[in-house]
This record gives sequence, structure tokens and C-alpha cells, in this order.
Amino acid sequence: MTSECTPRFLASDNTSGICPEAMDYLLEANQADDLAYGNDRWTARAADRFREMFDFDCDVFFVFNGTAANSLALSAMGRSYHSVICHELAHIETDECGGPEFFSNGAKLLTSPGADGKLTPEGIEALVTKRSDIHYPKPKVISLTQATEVGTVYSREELLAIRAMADKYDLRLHMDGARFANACASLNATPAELTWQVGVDALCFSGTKNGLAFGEAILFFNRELAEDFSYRCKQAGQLASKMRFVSAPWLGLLESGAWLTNAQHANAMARYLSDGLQALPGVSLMFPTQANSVFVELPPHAIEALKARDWTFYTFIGAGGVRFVCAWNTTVELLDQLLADIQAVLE
Ligand SMILES: Cc1ncc(COP(=O)(O)O)c(C=O)c1O
Ligand SMILES: C[C@H](O)[C@H](N)C(=O)O
Repeated sequence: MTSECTPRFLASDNTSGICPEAMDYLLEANQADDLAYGNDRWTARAADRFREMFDFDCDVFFVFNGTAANSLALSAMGRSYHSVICHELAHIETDECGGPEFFSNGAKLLTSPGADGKLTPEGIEALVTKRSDIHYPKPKVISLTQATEVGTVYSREELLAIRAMADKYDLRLHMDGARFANACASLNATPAELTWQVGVDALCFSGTKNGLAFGEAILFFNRELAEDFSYRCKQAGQLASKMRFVSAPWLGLLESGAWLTNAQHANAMARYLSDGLQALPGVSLMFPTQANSVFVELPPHAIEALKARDWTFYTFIGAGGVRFVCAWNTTVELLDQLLADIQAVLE
């Protein structure tokens, strides 16, 4: 990238910096030494704050990234001969390089289609009942992503319907919450209403996309599944020795409320961009904008022209198309520049 290049980032909420609330707590945690490997005061406070926030006495673990969170959580929810049902666009299927299969020692992902990136009870039941012979990896876990990979969200009713299917077939329910905060903001729902109250057994809650440098929280509402989980984290190289530098920024998000306001802002920016795109002639969205990402079809020449104007975005997520992701620090000014450039390159 040449020095005169001034890249403009809308590829992912992973490109944003650390939000002020998280930075403040990081610096505070750096004022004194503390115990290692999660035995510090900050980690205890953060775990307690999660239990207060979710109004549930859940087990809480911190790992470095979302692939580790999903892979390790899933490895604790089924055995190697089981299968995990997920959407065909699920991140665990498309973007974790076999991590879930690896850390579960072989559990197979069974994928199901579904409109707007969402699993359906019918799609789940079709996979569960497809076969019952010994040669078929027995379904044991449903994994859904909230908000989804294509920027949509599951309603409480949709989640309850999936839980009913899980109960019918004795399946466990994993939630990839890479953008869980965005779903809470979108649905104006509490964390409890979108997790244990609809039967979620384990949630992988991303801090990275919510304003942290890194750091994901794994919450087990079904605490039996958390037995010896800390050993799984250690063995996978996910037990941070200076854990406080993961947990303290998390506490900053939770105690300040920034976990929600950051998501509300990102969602609002996505709606602004979505509205602006739909006002452009010949531009149509690929999916409804319900969280912080916007998917749009653009002709190849326009894609190349935008890249030449230093815009960064992905075209491999979901069902193709161009994905723009808004974050806690996305500005209207940046989006206006993008909209102007898109209009220019389409002329
Ligand atoms: C839906 C979803 N799940 C999980 C992840 C975790 O990925 P990573 O391992 O890059 O933190 C991501 C990444 O952004 C994601 O978009
Ligand atoms: C796609 C990439 O893996 C990342 N999960 C993102 O959404 O930007």
C-alpha cells in the first residue's frame, strides 16, 4: 500500500480501533500488577458483570478471537462422532478453516439453506431426520449466528421455534454472537431475552467487533457443558497469562454501556448507508439491513473503481456481492463519501 494511499475502511467491524471506554479500562488495569491466568480482580469483576447483565449465573470464559470461541464452545457441546447443524453461510462453515471440526476431533458440520442467512426449524428437521443409521454423524448441536453473516437477525419467535426443534430431537443450541450486541440493539431486546430465555445453551459474545482490540467472552448457560472448559482453553493456547488485559476492556464496555451504544451507532450507520444506496438508480440490496452490515450487488467495473478510490470491502462473504460493515466509529461523513463515489462510478 503506497504512502499516498488513504484507505477507507468498511470491510469489517474488525478494522475499527479500540473504543475510548475500553481503552480507559485497559490503561487502568495497567496501573498495577495482578495475578495471572484469569485469577486477577478484573477478570472476576468482568465475569460477575456478565452474570448481572444476563441476569443468569452462567459460566464465563475469555479467549482471544471468535474462531477459538466458536471452535472450543462447540467442542464442549458434542462429541467427535456428532454433527453440528448450521446455515450454509455460517462463519463456522465458511471462515474458520476447519477450526470447529479440528477442536471437536472430527465433528461434522451439516449445512442447511435458509432465506436471509437464517436457519429454519424445517431445515434443521430435514437434516436430523435425513438418516438414522450408524454411518451418519448423529446431529447433536445447532449453531446459529445472531446477528447473521448477512446482517439479518433472528426474532425471539424464530429462536423459540428453533429451540422447540432442539428439544424435539435432544439437540444443544450454540449461538455465534460475533454481532450479538448488534442484534440486541436491532431488536431492542435484553441479552437474557435473546439467550437463555429462548434456550441458548452457550453464547460466544464478540468484544472485538464491539470496540475491543481483541477478546471474546464465552458464556455457558447450560453449565454442565462448561465442565473442565478451562482446560480446553489452556490446551488450545487460549488461556491468556495477562487475562486482565482482555477482561478489563470488556468491563469497560459493560460498565459504561458502550457495548450497546456502540452497536446502536453501528446499526444506525448501516441504516443510513442502506437508505442512501437504495436511493441510487439501479442499486438494490441483497438482504434487509437489520444490524451493522449492508450487502449490495455492484457491477465488476464499479467494484474495481471503488477499490481504485481506496475503499476496502469484502466480496466473498455470504452469497457474494459487496459487503460494507459499519462499526462503533463509522461516521456519516465517511458514508457520504462512499455514496458519492458509488454514484460516480455507476454513471
Ligand atoms: C459471524 C462471525 N463469527 C465469528 C467470527 C470470528 O472470527 P475471528 O476468528 O476472525 O475473530 C467472525 C469474524 O469477524 C464473524 O463474522
Ligand atoms: C470474514 C471475516 O472472517 C470476518 N469474520 C468478518 O466478518 O470480517
